[in-house]
Amino acid sequence: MISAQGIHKGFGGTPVLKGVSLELARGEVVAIIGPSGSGKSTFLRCLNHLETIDRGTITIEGEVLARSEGEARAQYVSEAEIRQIGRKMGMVFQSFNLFPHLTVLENIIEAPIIVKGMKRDAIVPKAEALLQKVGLLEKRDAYPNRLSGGQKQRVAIARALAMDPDILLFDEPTSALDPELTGEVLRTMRELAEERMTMLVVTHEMGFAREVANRVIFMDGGHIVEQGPAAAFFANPQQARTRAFLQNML
Ligand SMILES: Nc1ncnc2c1ncn2[C@@H]1O[C@H](COP(=O)(O)OP(=O)(O)OP(=O)(O)O)[C@@H](O)[C@H]1O
Repeated sequence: MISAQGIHKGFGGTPVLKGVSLELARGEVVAIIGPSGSGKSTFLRCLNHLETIDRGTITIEGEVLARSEGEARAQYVSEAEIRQIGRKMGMVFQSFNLFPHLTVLENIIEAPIIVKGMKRDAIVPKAEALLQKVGLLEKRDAYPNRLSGGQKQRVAIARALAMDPDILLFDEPTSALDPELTGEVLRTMRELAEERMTMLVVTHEMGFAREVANRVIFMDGGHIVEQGPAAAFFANPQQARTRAFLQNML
């Protein structure tokens, strides 16, 4: 579903991603963990074209987003193709990014109406079903400032799902939440995983990585240091750097 090969990305001459490669298959849940500043969020943002890569190749569902030959700078496809590829992916951010002036329902139906040209009559029942799924139907007409962080994040997940993405990308979805509110968001993500949603999750939640992810990737210093099936990864990390990181986190 996602293929990223040899991704390089720097900011102002400072390299942040130094040749990161990833294959993500349909129905897989992959957690990316690693120390602060290792490039996890940057990598995710490159996949979703919120950042442009310097070098490497990104293919989403068989469609090339950007490609570079040898050492040459990556070339992107046309704006129209980028938009079309972008619709295959939904993104959930650490800071929720809900529109404060729109109700919960309006937040969810906005993109399907504007981007996909869906009729209000068609999307409202779907939005209500998604709110039911994340346990927030009773908040349908509330404004975001009336919601807890966990509720905001669940609305953000419903909003991403309303666009029918093939892949959901999560950028530290529980990092901005009080500890007692992370559980409800992780529960929603676990349910999505059980429904075989393809998910790539940058997270500091080792419990989620261990219990929900099929595969764990450990990034450090702009490289993937180690990856493997979650159970084996946590039971028997191969690299000293991974062991040191996990010792700090667990
Ligand atoms: N837009 C930007 N401009 C300049 N530097 C940036 C930008 N975005 C990220 N960086 C730098 O890139 C490096 C990697 O950042 P990134 O957010 O990808 O790390 P991370 O592994 O997700 O860390 P964290 O777990 O703290 O979120 C950091 O040194 C950061 O300061």
